[in-house]
Amino acid sequence: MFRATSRLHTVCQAARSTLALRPVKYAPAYKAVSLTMFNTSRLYATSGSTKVVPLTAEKYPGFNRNEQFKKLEDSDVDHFKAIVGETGLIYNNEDDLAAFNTDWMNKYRGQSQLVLKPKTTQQVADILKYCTEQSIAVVPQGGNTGLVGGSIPVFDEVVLSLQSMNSIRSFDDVSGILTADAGCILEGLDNWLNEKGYMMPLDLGAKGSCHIGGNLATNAGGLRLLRYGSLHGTVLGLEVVLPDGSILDSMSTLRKDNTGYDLKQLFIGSEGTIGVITGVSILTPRRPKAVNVALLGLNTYEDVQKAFKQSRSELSEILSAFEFWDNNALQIYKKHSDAKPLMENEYPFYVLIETSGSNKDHDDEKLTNYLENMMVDEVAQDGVVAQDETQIKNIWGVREGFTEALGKEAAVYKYDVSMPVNKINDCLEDMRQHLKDGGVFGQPDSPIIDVVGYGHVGDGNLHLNIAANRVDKRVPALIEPYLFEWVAKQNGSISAEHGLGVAKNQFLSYSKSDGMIKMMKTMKNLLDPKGVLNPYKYLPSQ
Ligand SMILES: O=C(O)CC[C@@H](O)C(=O)O
Ligand SMILES: [Zn+2]
Repeated sequence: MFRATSRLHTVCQAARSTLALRPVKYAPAYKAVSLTMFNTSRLYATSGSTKVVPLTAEKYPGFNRNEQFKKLEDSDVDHFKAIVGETGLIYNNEDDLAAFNTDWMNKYRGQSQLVLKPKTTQQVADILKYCTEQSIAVVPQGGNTGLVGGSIPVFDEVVLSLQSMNSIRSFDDVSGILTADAGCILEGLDNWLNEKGYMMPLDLGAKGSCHIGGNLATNAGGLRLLRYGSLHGTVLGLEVVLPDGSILDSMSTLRKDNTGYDLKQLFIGSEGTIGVITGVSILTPRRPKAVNVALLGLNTYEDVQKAFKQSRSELSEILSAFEFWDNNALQIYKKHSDAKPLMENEYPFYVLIETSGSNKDHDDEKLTNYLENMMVDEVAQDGVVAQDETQIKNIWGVREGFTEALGKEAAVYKYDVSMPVNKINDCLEDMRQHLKDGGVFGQPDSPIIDVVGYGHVGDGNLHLNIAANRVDKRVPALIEPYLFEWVAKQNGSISAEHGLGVAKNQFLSYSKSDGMIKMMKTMKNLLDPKGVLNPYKYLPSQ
């Protein structure tokens, strides 16, 4: 039962007049929904922009082509043709190569002349064996939805696209264990599992384009890590082709297996630098029968933390996502979207709370009590609950829409950091002040439009984005390494879930000790002595 207060009543009346969404005051009318509706607008495949993207090798300092790598000759192309067939490659065709040479945010551009699209693991093995023998550099590529330039060539590396390896291999509907090719699109897998009452254990805005292999190579986190954990926990086995062409088959379907080193873990998050993932065995959870999504407006970051703490205690096992954004992020989103506002008034912070469970009445009661407590205790100033799938989609649409909205600004500096939850807003505030002090923010003619924050607050993961109305060299110089130093002081990570690619590799020492970096380099040299796999990335060059 809601304890109605006049303030709550007013808030809810106001909300009711502008929204189809149900304000939090009213008695539950939830519907059991299927997660398939989380297929929001899938805009990650292309930005649709026609602007010419500068070459990564020219835009960012410090790149020199490694002259140990062979320049492609016709005989090499003929060799690859014999492996993948005439239709399994794209060669010397700028138009067709463009999508493989550029990222969807138009930030990175490579100069590859050859894309290979193998159909089998053996073809991948034959390609890598030849590349290592001939010292031909290779960039493995999945759905190309990354944000750090990890899947884009820097110079003339051959692109090894996994897009033609896209079959489901097996599914056990008792254990929920799925085995699939690396080139399967995440959303395709999720839809397929939906028919069987299961779901993928990860979800991200890019799911309509990203490949499961790319998710594994980058150890993608996404929107429900809070509930289902990281890929390091849900992956049971991998099939990986090593640079020498050998196939490391650990496609286990066992939940328990303590025989030897857990080698598959090395490849999860290795960004294609020590092997190419071609197959996966993954534990999938049952698809929840009841899903609810609520949005709260809050006055302070303290309140965000209170709402989170309380959600863990009151919603506990049914809590499946706890996301946040600040009003600054909302303003950029509004600028580029004609979606109707979700709340009549604006607040400094918002949190999206999702519950997923098997008993609708039970979940409704828990969520209702929680939301009522948030309002009555004045932790939240306003709140709405989605009443149907469209409204769930609309709320998630805002959360998932920030990346694309920011991409429409003239320039955006993207950071993906993790730290103790209580430091997240300090990080944003400090960065704003630092940029004001540096003279690039806060004045009418400043290049910076705003510093915005959103992300997986429940995981301590902040997406700090700095939008600018023009390119100004002072801006990145003020952000880096300042932000990395700030994060390191909190014992945080300079890359929580997006990876290192070419964007963060030189800053690795802010998150890893010398000893760890040395060990990583040793592993790299052991598995890829010629350094042909995804060069110029991931590890610092000196
Ligand atoms: O745009 C970003 O910085 C984050 C993208 C993605 O990780 C998200 O959580 O929406
Ligand atoms: Zn994220």
